[in-house]
Amino acid sequence: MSGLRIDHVSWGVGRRLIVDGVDCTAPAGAVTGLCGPNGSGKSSLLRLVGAIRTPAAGVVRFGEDDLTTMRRRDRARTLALVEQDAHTDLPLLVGDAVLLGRTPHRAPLAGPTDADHAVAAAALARAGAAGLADRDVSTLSGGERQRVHMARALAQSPDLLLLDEPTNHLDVAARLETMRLVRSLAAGGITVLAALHDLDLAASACDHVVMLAEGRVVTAGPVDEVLVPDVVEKVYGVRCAVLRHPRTGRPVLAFDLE
Ligand SMILES: Nc1ncnc2c1ncn2[C@@H]1O[C@H](COP(=O)(O)OP(=O)(O)OP(=O)(O)O)[C@@H](O)[C@H]1O
Repeated sequence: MSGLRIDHVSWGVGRRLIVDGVDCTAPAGAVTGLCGPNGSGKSSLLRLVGAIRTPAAGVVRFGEDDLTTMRRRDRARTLALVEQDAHTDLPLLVGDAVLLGRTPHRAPLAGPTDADHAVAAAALARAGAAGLADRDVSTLSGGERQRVHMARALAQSPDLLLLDEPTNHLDVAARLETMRLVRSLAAGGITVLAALHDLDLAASACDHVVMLAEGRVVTAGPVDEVLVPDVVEKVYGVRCAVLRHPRTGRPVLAFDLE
């Protein structure tokens, strides 16, 4: 099991620094939530970790490996990134889209094996999308598409799972189901870093939270230490009380409209 370490990573556009000297970790086998207001740099940071963007400064390490300089194929076996609202207009069956997740595990130009088909089918089932295998991806609803993207990521068999708003389009039951899946993946040894808008969901599902504002880490650590009224007020400018869930004992944020 390896943990993720983001060391002094910066990235910008023109003269604007969008990710500004970010230092944080996502421990192995845990769910780390990446929180912060709109435009605070969550997606940009995930794309830097996923090597879709190259940091202007800093290093992203997974275990001993530098993800930025790792060979593309090795990286695709190591990490999977599920982006926000990723979609395609190309005609593509769900089953084939999920099979694409197996590409880095096959010899170049080799077709999918029976084992690849079995992994893809298991990934679809685990993501709650087994019934969608024969559908065209472009015809799916937002929530269905989100499940398929999760299935494709699972088919990749990653050690590091990067999720950008994985519950965006989901109803409450599906949201909880997704976070339950994410927690069970972490319990199985996968390192998870997930951008989450919903602080209550982060409170109930994350072990650790990194709180970003304006491209910088405001605070990071165990969920109980980060999702506290002072931090929420400082970062979002809203007041809340932190209660305890009567059964789980986990924090529950009660926002103050007054
Ligand atoms: N390629 C780009 N060119 C110019 N500005 C960009 C680019 N990518 C991101 N930004 C800007 O950087 C800031 C951070 O964007 P980012 O998408 O990382 O934030 P976020 O925290 O994920 O936001 P949200 O919660 O709204 O999804 C935003 O102001 C965005 O407009």
